[in-house]
Amino acid sequence: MGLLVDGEWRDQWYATKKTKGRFVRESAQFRNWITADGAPGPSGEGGFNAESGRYHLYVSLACPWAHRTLVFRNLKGLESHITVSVVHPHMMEHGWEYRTDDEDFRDHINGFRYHHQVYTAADPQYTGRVTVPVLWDKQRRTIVNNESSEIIRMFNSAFDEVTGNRLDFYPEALRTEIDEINDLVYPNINNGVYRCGFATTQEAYEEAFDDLFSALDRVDARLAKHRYLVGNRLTEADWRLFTTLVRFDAVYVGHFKTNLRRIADYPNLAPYLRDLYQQSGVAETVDFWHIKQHYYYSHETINPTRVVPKGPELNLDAHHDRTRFGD
Ligand SMILES: N[C@@H](CCC(=O)N[C@@H](CS)C(=O)NCC(=O)O)C(=O)O
Repeated sequence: MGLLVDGEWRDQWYATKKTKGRFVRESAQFRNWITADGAPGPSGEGGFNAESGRYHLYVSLACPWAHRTLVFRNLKGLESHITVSVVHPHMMEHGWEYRTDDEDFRDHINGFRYHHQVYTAADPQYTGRVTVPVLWDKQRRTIVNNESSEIIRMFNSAFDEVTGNRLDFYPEALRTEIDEINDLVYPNINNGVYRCGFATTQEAYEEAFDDLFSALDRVDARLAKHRYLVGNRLTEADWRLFTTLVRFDAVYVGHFKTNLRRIADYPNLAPYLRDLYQQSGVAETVDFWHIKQHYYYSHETINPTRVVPKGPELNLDAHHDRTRFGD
């Protein structure tokens, strides 16, 4: 685990001294947008037209942020238009790695050994964290964007002419409500589990823990009234919550000490998670081997023995009763 400073790799763990033991996530730095006609998006520069075969996703199957982009790639029928390379789940002293001799973990575009080389290829003087997901432009040989919340918005609509898939998970009329839910879910749940796990003081951990479980209680109560977070329509808000929920009982409860309750214990969140998991194209994006290997093996400060637990048993294919709200 480390970061780049002026294009040079430095191996170091997250610094939490200045923030009293609190984990603070750094903002992503590449913020260009792919648009249907190449016009600039809400940030960054233009010229990134939606074209089949032009873009590549670098992901980890363990990472909840990268996972969102894979879910949207499938839901929006982009599998044959956007290629993917997957890092090895063990994130060690060089950060995320590719394996040149293993097809499953190869960088199919640049043949790099380390993910940080993708960043220095885009900006030789890059300073900052080296994260997944990364959306890469094969034509301009640069990073378009490394912020998952923006990549899913691009996937949601920019390629509609290319694919003919017009499913809309961020419809105009529901945006205010979706944004409000994201504002609860992101800091307290998505990032909340990391705030628990990476806290280095008791106080920081307990603060994150209380925020996390009060947000989960609120979301569970909301899901007693309708099938999804925004009424009975699947939206971006559901998919953003999904990638944290699906990792929760397998990893966060133990590894990140988020153990007040499991998702399986919640009356509404448990069947809701199964409902999302069973949507077409979604189960294929979930890989518990990658998920467990990554967290338990890579975070040496949390799990120095690197022993990876065998359980738990998860029955995500089991029946859910969420269709009672209507299809
Ligand atoms: N803002 C980013 C965050 C991505 C992120 O933090 N990814 C983690 C993996 S789950 C990562 O690559 N961490 C490496 C590091 O922080 O050094 C996004 O949502 O796309």
